Amino acid sequence: MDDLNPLQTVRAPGRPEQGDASGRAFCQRIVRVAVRSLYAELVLYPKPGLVSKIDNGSHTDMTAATFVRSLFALRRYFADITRAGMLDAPFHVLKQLGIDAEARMLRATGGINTHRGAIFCLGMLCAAIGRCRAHGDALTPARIGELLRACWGQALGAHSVVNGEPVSHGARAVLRYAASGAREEGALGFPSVFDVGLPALHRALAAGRGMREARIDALFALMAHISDTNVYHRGGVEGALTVRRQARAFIARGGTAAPDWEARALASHRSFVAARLSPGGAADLLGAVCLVHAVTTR
Ligand SMILES: CC(C)(COP(=O)(O)OP(=O)(O)OC[C@H]1O[C@@H](n2cnc3c(N)ncnc32)[C@H](O)[C@@H]1O)[C@@H](O)C(=O)NCCC(=O)NCCS
Ligand SMILES: Nc1ncnc2c1ncn2[C@@H]1O[C@H](COP(=O)(O)OP(=O)(O)OP(=O)(O)O)[C@@H](O)[C@H]1O
Repeated sequence: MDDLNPLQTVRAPGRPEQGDASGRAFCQRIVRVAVRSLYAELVLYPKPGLVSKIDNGSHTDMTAATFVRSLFALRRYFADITRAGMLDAPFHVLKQLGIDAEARMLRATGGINTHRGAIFCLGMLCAAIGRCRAHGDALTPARIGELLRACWGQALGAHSVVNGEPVSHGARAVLRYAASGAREEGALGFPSVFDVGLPALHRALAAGRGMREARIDALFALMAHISDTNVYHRGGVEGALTVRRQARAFIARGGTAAPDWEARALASHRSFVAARLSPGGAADLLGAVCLVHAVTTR
């Protein structure tokens, strides 16, 4: 038994345990919220270039059904990583849970990458939410962010350096275009979630718009702001400029406050599909925004 692995103190061999009844109920609640958040991202429409229930956007190898299969396979992961956070597990434990979850996702989808970024980003957030609960702190975005940085910030910084791992599309985009991507976002404590996506969602809700509109505004705010390695991988520097320009133009017209917002979002969707662009990193971060919003508003 590895003494450094706190999960083993609550896990009978081959049978994951979630500790006492209230801890178990908490983990199950976070699983529901995480899965619903990713589902909310999936069904949102129109999202430029991205897969939804209406169409597959710029993707030929996956449909909404592929994402739903993947989501079912990730339920145990979200419970395990929340529990690991409650136990203040070191980063290498979280990392192994992430690696196992990626393998389950790939088995569920027949080798298609549906949720790689979400496994990383929502997984780390679930761990921080678990930590927050273990401290007995009120669940607020600020506290979740603080605990994430305090507990795993240093390890996330080290994780931002690709080291002896198989070279992914993201790592290639980082090297070739000096894009920042998911690893740097993680190293900084996911500032795009807390400082960009969530405020955009809150602004739209405070202005009296609905959740659908608020999610669209959050997605465009993220597209305008982040350095998305999916976009660089598919469209290079030109593609990244197109995504940022179109997102900024949408926001400059008032986002979903503009009466013609839906036609504009749809026009972006069509032009992204024509150019095979897909802002998958922004989609992952939107799922994370939905998660943080849901756990901090009930
Ligand atoms: C860091 C991760 C995302 C790998 O990133 P990398 O850039 O090397 O790979 P890849 O291109 O395959 O995936 C990148 C993913 O991030 C998303 N993404 C792209 N740009 C961004 C961005 N700026 N911000 C957030 N997410 C982004 C993409 O949608 C994609 O899903 C992660 O999957 C990982 O480290 N996996 C190994 C297991 C692990 O260590 N997990 C950590 C604890 S959970
Ligand atoms: N609704 C969505 N539609 C498309 N991608 C999404 C969606 N939600 C999240 N994503 C993210 O986008 C990534 C998929 O990107 P993509 O298929 O372009 O990457 P890839 O598998 O690395 O490369 P490629 O398919 O170009 O060989 C997923 O890892 C996922 O994290």
